[in-house]
Amino acid sequence: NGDLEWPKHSLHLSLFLATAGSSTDCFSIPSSAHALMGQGKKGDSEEGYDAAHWNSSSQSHPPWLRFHLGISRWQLYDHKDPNLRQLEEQLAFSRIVSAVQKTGGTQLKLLMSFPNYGQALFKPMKQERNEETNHNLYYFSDFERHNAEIAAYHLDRILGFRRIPPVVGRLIDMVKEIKDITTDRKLARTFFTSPVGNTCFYGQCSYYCSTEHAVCGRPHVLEASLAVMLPDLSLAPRRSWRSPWRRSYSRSKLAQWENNAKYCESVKKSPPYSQGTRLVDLIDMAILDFLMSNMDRHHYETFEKFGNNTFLLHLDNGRAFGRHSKDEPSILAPLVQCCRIRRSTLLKLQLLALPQYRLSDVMRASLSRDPLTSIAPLLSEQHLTALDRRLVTVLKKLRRCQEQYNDSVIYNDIPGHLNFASEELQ
Ligand SMILES: Nc1ncnc2c1ncn2[C@@H]1O[C@H](COP(=O)(O)OP(=O)(O)OP(=O)(O)O)[C@@H](O)[C@H]1O
Ligand SMILES: [Mn+2]
Repeated sequence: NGDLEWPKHSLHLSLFLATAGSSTDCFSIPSSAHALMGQGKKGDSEEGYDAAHWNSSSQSHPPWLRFHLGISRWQLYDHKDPNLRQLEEQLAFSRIVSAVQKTGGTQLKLLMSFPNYGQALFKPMKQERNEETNHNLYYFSDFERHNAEIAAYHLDRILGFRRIPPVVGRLIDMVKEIKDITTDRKLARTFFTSPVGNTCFYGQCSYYCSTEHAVCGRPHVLEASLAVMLPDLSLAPRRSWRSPWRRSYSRSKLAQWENNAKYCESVKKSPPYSQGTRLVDLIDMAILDFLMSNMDRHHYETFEKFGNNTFLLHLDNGRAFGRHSKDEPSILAPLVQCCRIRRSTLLKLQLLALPQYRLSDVMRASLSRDPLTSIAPLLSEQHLTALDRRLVTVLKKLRRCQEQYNDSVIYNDIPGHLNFASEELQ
């Protein structure tokens, strides 16, 4: 892949990766590789890791490093990035040399490392694919689903956002790939054998980390999702933003936006939503979340270096795809209340509503390249059908917006774009 040159553009992350590694333009690999390993690495031995022999030529860079260097102000990876497939393969098949619990967040997660110093965030399977979240369970006590993390990555890419770090599914040998190699004593101590002889563990976390909620293998093989880790926070600090349309996370309270139809007026006037693409980006996120029925978008993150003028990271999608039989219209509140959408998003949605590019078909095809598909489809047909149904709802809401506000609905992010008849929401 000779086309993967060192990004020279100042908007690229490579610039601060470079300055973090050395004082010259090309950063010296070994020192920065160590810096990139971050906190999860402390206390581990070097055993099992490859000798780092990368030099400043991008040819020798491992896929995870190419991914880090390719992150730009507007997206995590390029539309035609040839590295994506290699990155997915590394996540799916590379040997796991370390597995420790990842702190932060409320549910059990592991940080896994590969011989080439790449790292991934592991989330275990907790629910069967065709199981629906219990209707009496509040969104904030729902489980996280490994297949939701995987499907969310595919959906985000199909929608053209590229704001979710690549995720793949993988069968993990809980004994050989976690218990036997972990240096995390607290994690190791939670392993046990279930009454039917399956290997289980529950880890330490603030939610669902108990014998009753243990994660069990069959007998020691476990399905999981592995998401590529973003550059370490010490090299690429991120800012976490509270969503203006955040839910109350309470059984009794409503959030402001739930009973104030004019809520968007005030959001529109307040920075950073009053400028640039922040508001339409938030609406993109609401559309993504409505399609996959994710009610758990309390925060989003951005890379600090890019300031306010940048894309929004859609991390933590484990609570999506919980119910296929029900849609949750309130997730679309940002779109319905603001009546605004990026032209590029609208065009994509319209394309995916056509029979020949039907969203469910594109998703099914895309998900079929994930290794776990050989066990069972990552999304049941019912979930795929729900995607098409919800897409129709989004387009209907947009039509209503256009009836009310005409031209002010579309935010033109495609300069020079002509108004073709096909684009109108008739
Ligand atoms: N791919 C990634 N690379 C680096 N950091 C990540 C990645 N995905 C998530 N994180 C970070 O890890 C933290 C926890 O992840 P996540 O939100 O998925 O877990 P959680 O247990 O659901 O958290 P919470 O309970 O706060 O919602 C997040 O704050 C996020 O910043
Ligand atoms: Mn979460």
